[in-house]
Amino acid sequence: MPTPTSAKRRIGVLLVNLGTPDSPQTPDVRRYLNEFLTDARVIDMPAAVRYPLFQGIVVPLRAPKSAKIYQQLWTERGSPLLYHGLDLQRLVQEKLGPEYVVAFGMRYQKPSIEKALEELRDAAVDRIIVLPLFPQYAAASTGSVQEKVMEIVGKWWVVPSISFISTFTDDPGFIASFATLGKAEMAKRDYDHVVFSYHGIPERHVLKGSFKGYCQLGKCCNTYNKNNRYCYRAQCFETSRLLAKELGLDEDQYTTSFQSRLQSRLRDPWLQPYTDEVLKGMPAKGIKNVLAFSPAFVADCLETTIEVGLEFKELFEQAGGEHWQLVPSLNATPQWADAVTDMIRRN
Ligand SMILES: C=CC1=C(C)c2cc3[nH]c(cc4nc(cc5[nH]c(cc1n2)c(C)c5CCC(=O)O)C(CCC(=O)O)=C4C)c(C)c3C=C
Ligand SMILES: [Fe+2]
Ligand SMILES: [Fe+2]
Repeated sequence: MPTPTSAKRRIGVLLVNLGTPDSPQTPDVRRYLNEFLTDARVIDMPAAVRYPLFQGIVVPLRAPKSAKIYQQLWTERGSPLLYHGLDLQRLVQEKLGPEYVVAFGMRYQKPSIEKALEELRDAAVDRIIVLPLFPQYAAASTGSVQEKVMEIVGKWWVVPSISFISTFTDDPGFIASFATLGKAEMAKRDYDHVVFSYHGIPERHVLKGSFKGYCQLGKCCNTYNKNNRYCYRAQCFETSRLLAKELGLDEDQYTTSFQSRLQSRLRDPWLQPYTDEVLKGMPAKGIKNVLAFSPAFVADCLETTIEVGLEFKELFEQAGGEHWQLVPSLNATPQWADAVTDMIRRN
């Protein structure tokens, strides 16, 4: 008997991460930063200011310095953000089976979202589920991916049915996968304290997305509810609370803080407390051994391996700390691939 048409329908899955340069050489880093830092969702200034300021001044100054840091990060397989993403794509495809077609794209540079979406279109998928690989929704990360995807498919003659998984802040599989990696580190030695360090964003970005003025960068983030579901700061605090619960930590045994602020002459405030300031004060309070998580990232990258793993370690030791340990990211661990598979199946 022929298979009914409905049984042959396949679902497209697009996994997207932020993006990385093609190589750690200055021209490639410059091209990447030019695309990234002229995105109006990242630098929310009028185009007439953004382009001359960033393409003309900020990026030319920053690119050679960033290139040196990327050279420290680069491996034989290239940029970790890229190869962990491709490994995850392969694993999730295996787990989901032939009813699904899984593609991988980057918001900036390669492989492009456009190419990944075309792969799905060529595979004649019935609908597309987009999973931006950012646990906590931010207009500068998830929002930018959503805008790009809609811009691309909006130009197709046949616009596909499409859905987005916009946040997985509190997804049990995501939390459990990070907790497993944390517990493995905690079994190796005793820690005085745990730091959950998230990528920062300007405070203005949170306030601009605030639902009816609910998010005010204060106690509003102590609970996670329908009013602050997409508040980046509230989501970060919720991820920390859930991870702390899984790890058996009391409130005074962990700190949530924010890293990676882009220093600008405008000196606009970013989300606080800043991780570098928090960790410098710890040794004087008797906190000498710290376990650090980077739960805004699901793959190791410049921000985890270099900033948290190396730069913060150095700062902590200079301030009198003894041991600073980064928990590796989820990368393409089987438990995380299972969690992604579950999120897709539930969608
Ligand atoms: C967690 C998601 C991310 C958000 C939100 C985000 C916001 C954001 N980032 C910058 C500026 C930079 N970020 C850089 C690197 C970088 N950022 C993310 C994720 C988020 N950014 C990742 C995964 C990475 C690492 C990429 C890699 O190749 O490993 C950089 C580049 C590095 C450098 O030169 O320091 C910049 C610049 C802003 C301004 C911003 C929100 C407004
Ligand atoms: Fe960033
Ligand atoms: Fe909030």
